[in-house]
Amino acid sequence: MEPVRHPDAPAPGELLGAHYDGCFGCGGGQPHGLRLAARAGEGVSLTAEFTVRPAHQGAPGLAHGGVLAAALDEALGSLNWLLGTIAVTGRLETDFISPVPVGATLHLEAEVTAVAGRKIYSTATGRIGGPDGPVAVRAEALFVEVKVDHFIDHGREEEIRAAMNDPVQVRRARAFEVNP
Ligand SMILES: CCCCCCCC/C=C\CCCCCCCC(=O)SCCNC(=O)CCNC(=O)[C@H](O)C(C)(C)COP(=O)(O)OP(=O)(O)OC[C@H]1O[C@@H](n2cnc3c(N)ncnc32)[C@H](O)[C@@H]1OP(=O)(O)O
Repeated sequence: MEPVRHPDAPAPGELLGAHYDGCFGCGGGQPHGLRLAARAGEGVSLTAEFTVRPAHQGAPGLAHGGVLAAALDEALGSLNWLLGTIAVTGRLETDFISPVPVGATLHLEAEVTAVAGRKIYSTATGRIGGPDGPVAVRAEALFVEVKVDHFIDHGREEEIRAAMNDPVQVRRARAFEVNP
């Protein structure tokens, strides 16, 4: 089925913000996190930027592949904001096309291509040298829709308790759970 943009989704151009302050991909509370900043696009798509820092190296002066996969995963995960669902990565297939140096900004684009029941199919690319630069990494993913209980049941108690006691976090979680 064609993906449907949620009627309450942030408007195109709007910054999406972090879904959790402690998130390695988007949270402000992780000193070496990716701090990915995503912006809503048209339809069920978004753009995001991630600048590679020295803490993200694999080989000298180059981004670690797992970090780049995390950036793709986070961009794809942020599509949740546009669908109005909570979904987690079930499958993530990555292509590493060219090395990404420290200091480079990865310009990411992610889009949902199809939805089938709880399964959300999506794709992402990461370009360097500018938003129209060459594609350095790309990914195809399958996300699976879950309820908030997924995190409550599986997360470590300490962090779950803190999240449940944080009104901002509870509001964010609810914002995802407003399926039509
Ligand atoms: C107040 C409380 C505070 C909480 C607030 C939290 C708010 C948070 C908000 C937003 C969070 C967003 C976070 C984004 C972060 C970035 C994204 C990540 O990195 S996520 C982390 C990495 N991923 C995992 O940890 C998943 C681990 N895996 C699982 O938990 C399960 O395997 C899960 C949920 C993915 C599926 O398990 P099942 O038991 O629910 O469902 P089954 O029946 O197995 O799968 C459903 C369908 O999907 C297919 N499927 C599942 N995995 C597949 C795979 N690997 N390949 C192909 N198909 C797969 C199955 O074949 C099935 O398909 P058929 O319906 O039968 O057609």
